[in-house]
Amino acid sequence: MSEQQIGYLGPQGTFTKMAVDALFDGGSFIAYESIPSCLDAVERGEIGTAVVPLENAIEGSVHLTIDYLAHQVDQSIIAELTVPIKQHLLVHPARNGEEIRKVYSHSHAIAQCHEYLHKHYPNAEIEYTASTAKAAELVAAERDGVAAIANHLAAEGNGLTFLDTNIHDYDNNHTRFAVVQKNPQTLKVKDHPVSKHKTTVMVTLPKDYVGALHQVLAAFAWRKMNLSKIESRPMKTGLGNYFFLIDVDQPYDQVLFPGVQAELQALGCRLKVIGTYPSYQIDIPAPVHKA
Ligand SMILES: O=C(O)C(=O)C[C@]1(C(=O)O)C=C[C@@H](O)C=C1
Repeated sequence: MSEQQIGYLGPQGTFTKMAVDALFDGGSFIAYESIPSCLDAVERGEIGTAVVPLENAIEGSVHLTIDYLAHQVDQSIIAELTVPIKQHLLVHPARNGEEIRKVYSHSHAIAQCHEYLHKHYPNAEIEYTASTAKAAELVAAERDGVAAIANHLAAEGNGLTFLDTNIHDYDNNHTRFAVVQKNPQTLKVKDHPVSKHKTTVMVTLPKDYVGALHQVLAAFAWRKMNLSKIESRPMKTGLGNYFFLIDVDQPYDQVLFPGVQAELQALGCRLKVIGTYPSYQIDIPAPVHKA
């Protein structure tokens, strides 16, 4: 069998790469500059598998991933993993004494540190980057008056030092990552216990009518199917048109899910299964760094 090829949101030193290293047992790893370019590569068959961020405990869903999976590509989530996220403020070791006038990072990382930035760097300009590791690269190149919010791998990889550590606003910071494929392929993953099996479905309502969401939820509720997440996103066809992404806390089966699907179809709704998959919670021990 050919070696597994796994694409991820790069460059080296992103949280996504950290998640990839924690999950996979060998393979070739290919960094992409953005979530869409990573998912496009799977769509074209250039790589078999991609890992992209899905949801953060502080900032919520990564809408770019959800929307791209819903509208742009035809891929399935085949596994998910949750890892701890520790954000640090990184600077160039040879910077001059100039104060920090600009902070670079991914929008989700900035959001996870909003209160910190507001308190300690209220005047700093925020510049969003495609990933936290990209932010670290920019600070390494620019040197003076700039800082990046990123992890310890990006610090090591870019020769940056820690101006402050663990700057995320809430301690319990975790991000869920989705492992996606277009054509089912076996995956060689490390021996982690599966914490549960989940199924993600996308439900589209025909139009806004009274009690529509209640009826959708009732189809799951009376079958005693536990939902762990529901999120509405715009259909992008006009204001007021939404689809719902629903995580069900059980694997797909041939009785309950087809039953829900038939019931929703009778209401004029469409249900598409985005994936049924094992969920892993992986604790990545973080080295202690002094600011
Ligand atoms: O920029 C990174 O390092 C990423 O892997 C992306 C990402 C995200 O999109 O949420 C992943 C985890 C953290 O929540 C912050 C950024």
